[in-house]
Amino acid sequence: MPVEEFVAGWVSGALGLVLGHPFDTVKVRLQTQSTYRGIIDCMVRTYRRESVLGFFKGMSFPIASIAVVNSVLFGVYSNALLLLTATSHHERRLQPPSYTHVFIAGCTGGFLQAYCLAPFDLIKVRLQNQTEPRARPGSPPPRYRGPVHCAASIFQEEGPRGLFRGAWALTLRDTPTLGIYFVTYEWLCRQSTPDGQNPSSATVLVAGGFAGIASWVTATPLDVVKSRMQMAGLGQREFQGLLDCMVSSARQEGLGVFFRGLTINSARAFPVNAVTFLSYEYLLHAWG
Ligand SMILES: C[N+](C)(C)CCCC[C@H](N)C(=O)O
Repeated sequence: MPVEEFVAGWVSGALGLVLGHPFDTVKVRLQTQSTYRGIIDCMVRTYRRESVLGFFKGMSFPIASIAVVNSVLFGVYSNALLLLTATSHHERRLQPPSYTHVFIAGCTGGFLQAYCLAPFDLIKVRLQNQTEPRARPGSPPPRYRGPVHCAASIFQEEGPRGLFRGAWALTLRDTPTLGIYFVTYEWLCRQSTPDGQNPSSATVLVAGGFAGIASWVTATPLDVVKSRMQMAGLGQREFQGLLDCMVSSARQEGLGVFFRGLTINSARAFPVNAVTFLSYEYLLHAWG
C-alpha cells in the first residue's frame, strides 16, 4: 500500500489548517460572543487587543488531529482509487479515473476519516463553546480546562461512547460531501488542463479552493445538526436522534438554521483547501 499519500495528506492538511485558523477563530468568536458587530469588527478588535497572535490561539490541538484525519482522508482516497482503477497517483493524469470512481473513493475516505475525526471534533466543539472569559483569580474555573481534561471528563461522565456523540451525524455529513470534494477538484482541474498534462499550480489552487467551498456548502445543514448533537448531554436538551434534532431545530428557528456559519465557512474553505491540494500535489510530485 503506497504510504506517500498518507504523509502528503498529513503535511498538506497541517499547512491548510494554519492558514485557515484565523478564520476559525473569528467564526467561533462570532458564534459565541455577542459583542461584535460583524466579521470585520471582530477582526479589527482582535488584532488591536491581541495582535496577530490572537488569531492563532488554540491551534496546537487541531494541528495534532488534522495530522491523523487528513492523512486518513487522502491516503484512503488514493488507495481506494488504486484498487478501483489499478492506477497510481502518477498514472492517473494519463489515464484519468471516471467521476464515479472518484466519487466512490472520496466517499470511502470521508467515511473512514469521520470516525477518526469524531472524538477530536467533539472536544473542539465543546471547548469552542465555553464562553467564560479567561480564568481570573477567584472566578469559578471553566468546566473543561483544556483538551486533555475535556476528553477525560467526557470519558468519566458520559462513558467511552460519549466520546463518539454526534459521530453518526458527522459520518453522514462527511461521506457524500467528501465525494463531492474530490469530484469538484478533479472536474475543475480537467476543465482547464490539456489531456495528459499536470494541472498548473494556479489551476490546483483554484480547483482546490472551489472543491472546499462546494464540500462545505453541501455539508453545512448536517454540520449544524452535528454540532447541536455534540452539545447535547451538557445539561442542554437531549435529542431522540438525528431526525428529532433536525425537526425540532427547524420548528423552533426556521429552515435558515441549517445555513448558519455558511459565509465564514466558505471564506475559510477557499484558502485552506487551495493550500491543502497544492501542497499535496507538490509533495507527491517531488517524491515522484
Ligand atoms: C466535508 N467537510 C465539508 C466537512 C470538510 C471538507 C474539507 C476538509 C478540509 N480539511 C477543511 O477543513 O476545509
